[in-house]
This record gives sequence, C-alpha cells and structure tokens, in this order.
Amino acid sequence: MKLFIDAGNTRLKWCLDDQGRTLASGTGLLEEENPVSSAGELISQVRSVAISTVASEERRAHLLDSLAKLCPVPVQFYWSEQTRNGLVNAYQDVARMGADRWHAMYGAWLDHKQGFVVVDAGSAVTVDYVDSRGQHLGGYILPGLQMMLRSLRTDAARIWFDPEQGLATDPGSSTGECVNHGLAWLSGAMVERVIADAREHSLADVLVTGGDANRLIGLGLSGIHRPDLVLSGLRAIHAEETSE
Ligand SMILES: Nc1ncnc2c1ncn2[C@@H]1O[C@H](COP(=O)(O)OP(=O)(O)OP(=O)(O)O)[C@@H](O)[C@H]1O
Ligand SMILES: CC(C)(CO)[C@@H](O)C(=O)NCCC(=O)O
Ligand SMILES: [K+]
Repeated sequence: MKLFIDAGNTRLKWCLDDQGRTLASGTGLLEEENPVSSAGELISQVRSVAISTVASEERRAHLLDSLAKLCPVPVQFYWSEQTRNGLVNAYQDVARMGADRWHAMYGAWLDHKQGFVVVDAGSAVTVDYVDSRGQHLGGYILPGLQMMLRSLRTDAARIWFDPEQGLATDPGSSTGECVNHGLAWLSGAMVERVIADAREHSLADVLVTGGDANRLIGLGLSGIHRPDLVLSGLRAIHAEETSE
C-alpha cells in the first residue's frame, strides 16, 4: 500500500492507494505530532510514501520525522517540472513553482485536453491557465480568503468583526458586513475575471480545488469541483516514474 500526501501551508491531505485504488483518505494539520493520525492503524501497511508539498523546510523536516516514527519506509518528494506528457510549464525557473500547482495542472491535463483553468483556493489562491496544446499560459497568486480576513484583523487597529462564510455582496452597513460582504464581492470579481479569461483563451473547463472551493462556486464560479486534484496529479506522476 502507498501513502500519498499533499502538504499545503495549513492542512495536509492524504490518501492510501492499493494498485491505483483509493482505500482511504483524510486530512490533518501539519504542525500536529502525527499529521496523518486520521489514517489510524492502516499506516502500518504502508510500503512507500510520495509527497507534494509547498510547506516550509522546517515543516517538511517535521513531516519526515513524524513519518519516520510511524512507518520507516522510503519517502519520495515530487516537485514542479518543465514538461510532462505534453503539459508544458510557462515558468523559466520551474523549481520556483509550488509543487501543488504543477501537480494540480497535471491532474487536470490527464482528463481535460481541451484547455482548462485550475483555481486552487487554499491558504493562498492560485489560478493557472493551460491551453488545448498543453501549454501553461501562466497564472496568478493571490492571498487566500482566510489570509485576507486575518490581515484586516491584525493590521488595522479599528477593524473588529466575526468572520462569516456568507455570499452577500451588497454594500455593508456595519464593520462586520463591510468586511464579510467585501470579501465576497472581491472574490466574486475574481470569479468574473476567471470566466472572462477562460472565454478569451478558449479554455473549455474550469477546475476548482482547495478548502475554499465551495465558497468560490457559491460566488458564481461554475466549474468542476475536484478536491483531490493535487493528489490525482501526484499519483499519476508517481505511477509513471515507478513503472519505467
Ligand atoms: N477544516 C478546515 N480547516 C482549515 N481550513 C479550512 C477547512 N475547511 C475549509 N477551509 C478553508 O480552506 C482554506 C485552506 O485551504 P486548504 O486546506 O486547501 O489549504 P492548504 O492546502 O493548506 O493551502 P495551500 O495549498 O494554499 O498552502 C482556508 O482559507 C479555509 O477558509
Ligand atoms: C502559492 C502557493 C502558496 C499555493 O499553495 C504555493 O504554490 C507556493 O508556495 N508557490 C511558490 C511560488 C510559485 O508558485 O511561484
Ligand atoms: K493546496
């Protein structure tokens, strides 16, 4: 059995794979003593681990330590690449691209050859465009939804509010409404731009992943929700690399 991990800046997503079949999956927090505690006893059956991560070196080392204690098996990290199976990265310096973006794009490329947008609404929001030739046209990195609220709360002395997950975008008449509606309004504007760009570049599909995917879909991002997109790309790449 193989363990696949997508370790973001906040959360970690894992799945257990037996010859391409998903036996179990779950989430954890990177700073926890055992970030894959939700896998329980199954962890003892793991024979190898493959990881896609954008966490700091410190957190990556912590994850390796935790895994070494739980199951002393080979661990392989997978990073961004220049090209794979027709998908071509727009970055000159691909080592700088977050592995999650490349793996999500590759996961999308396998099923959506007619051009697509990947929106990953995690700790940060990323938007990437790939055309029908597999050429990555480039992308955007924006602060995540929680990150924006947190910066308003910590960097502005007189802004106090309770965060809400609402979708209302009408002008607010209290601090709480102004902040919460403001975030929905800004996110909605981003959604409109993504839809307009997809049309302009003839990208057929919009794939949405990350913890805030449903919020963006609620704000009008009509797309395909693929919570497992990074893990899908990682699994495919691992399979290709180990079958050679
Ligand atoms: N159970 C949850 N725990 C934490 N965040 C959650 C949860 N459910 C939804 N969210 C939302 O998900 C966002 C984080 O998304 P996600 O878990 O995909 O991030 P991540 O993969 O750690 O981040 P990144 O890949 O950008 O580093 C937060 O902005 C938060 O609003
Ligand atoms: C943008 C995030 C944080 C999204 O998870 C991640 O992909 C990352 O750390 N990227 C590095 C910078 C880049 O992709 O150019
Ligand atoms: K992510």
